[in-house]
Amino acid sequence: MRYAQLVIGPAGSGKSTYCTYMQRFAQDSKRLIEVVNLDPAAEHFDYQPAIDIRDLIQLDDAMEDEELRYGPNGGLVFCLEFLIENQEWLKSQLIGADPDNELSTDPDGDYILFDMPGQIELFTHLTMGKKLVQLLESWNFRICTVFLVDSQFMIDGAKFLSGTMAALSVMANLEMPHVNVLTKMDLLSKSARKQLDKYLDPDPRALLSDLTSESAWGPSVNQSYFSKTLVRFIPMNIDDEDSLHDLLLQIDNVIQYGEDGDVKIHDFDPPDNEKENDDSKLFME
Ligand SMILES: Nc1nc2c(ncn2[C@@H]2O[C@H](COP(=O)(O)OP(=O)(O)OP(=O)(O)O)[C@@H](O)[C@H]2O)c(=O)[nH]1
Ligand SMILES: [Mg+2]
Repeated sequence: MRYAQLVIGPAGSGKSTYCTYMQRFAQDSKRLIEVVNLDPAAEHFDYQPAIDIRDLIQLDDAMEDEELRYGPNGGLVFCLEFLIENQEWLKSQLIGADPDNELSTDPDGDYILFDMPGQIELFTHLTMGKKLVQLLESWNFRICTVFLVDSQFMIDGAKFLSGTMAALSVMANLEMPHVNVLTKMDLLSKSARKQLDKYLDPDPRALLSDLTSESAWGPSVNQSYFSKTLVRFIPMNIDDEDSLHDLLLQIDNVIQYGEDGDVKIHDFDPPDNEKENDDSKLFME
């Protein structure tokens, strides 16, 4: 079995940092988690990628091409399309020619974090994100989307609403088990943290009255957007081991990592049945 987290989120939300810290945390707990860089524009990150899309194509290749003449965003879309077209490259790096072959020798199976680019339109309405997910699924990966949002952009009603909408767009487009994470909690002041706590356990009416007093958003905003079960955010502090531990545990539950017995049962389930019984979907309901 193979497990993966698709780490996505707006530019600068902390995706690469998350990958570095999660990998390190896993290492400290004697667990092997590999990181794959799928951001062709990446210039710096602190982890050692097991696979790097820049070995296949770099953003500059797409931008410097006389015929293509892409800007940075179009160039990035081109690079990911190129990756999908050259899926054999990714497949051979991930699993080799032998389908039983695994990247690591971990008896629990491969566990991979995919560090994605920050252009979230790739996952909200373009098709590349979805295609990538389908590819990984066809290679027997059990995947969870991990959507990161910078907590500093979530401390007033209107921003919280737009962060929530972004998370919803990704959920709706990818149709995958999904966990939302608030990053950079260490940077929040006490008062900001207090404000955020209000939204983390949202009372839709209180939030809406905040919005009505603050902005042009009226009560016309559908209260179900704020329903706790629909969009839930897990705060993460990368300097706090307990915080990383709790988050990883939640994601592991979603992809049923380490539940050997369960995994075997699911292997023999017809696909429809599996969907219905999949606890992970609770996060989306
Ligand atoms: N204090 C603090 N800084 C963070 C945290 N996460 C990320 N940063 C900083 O935020 C900046 C952006 O982090 P990255 O991890 O590169 O973000 P990214 O989402 O990978 O960015 P792109 O790939 O450019 O979209 C860096 O300067 C990080 O050091 C965090 O939890 N706490
Ligand atoms: Mg990055």
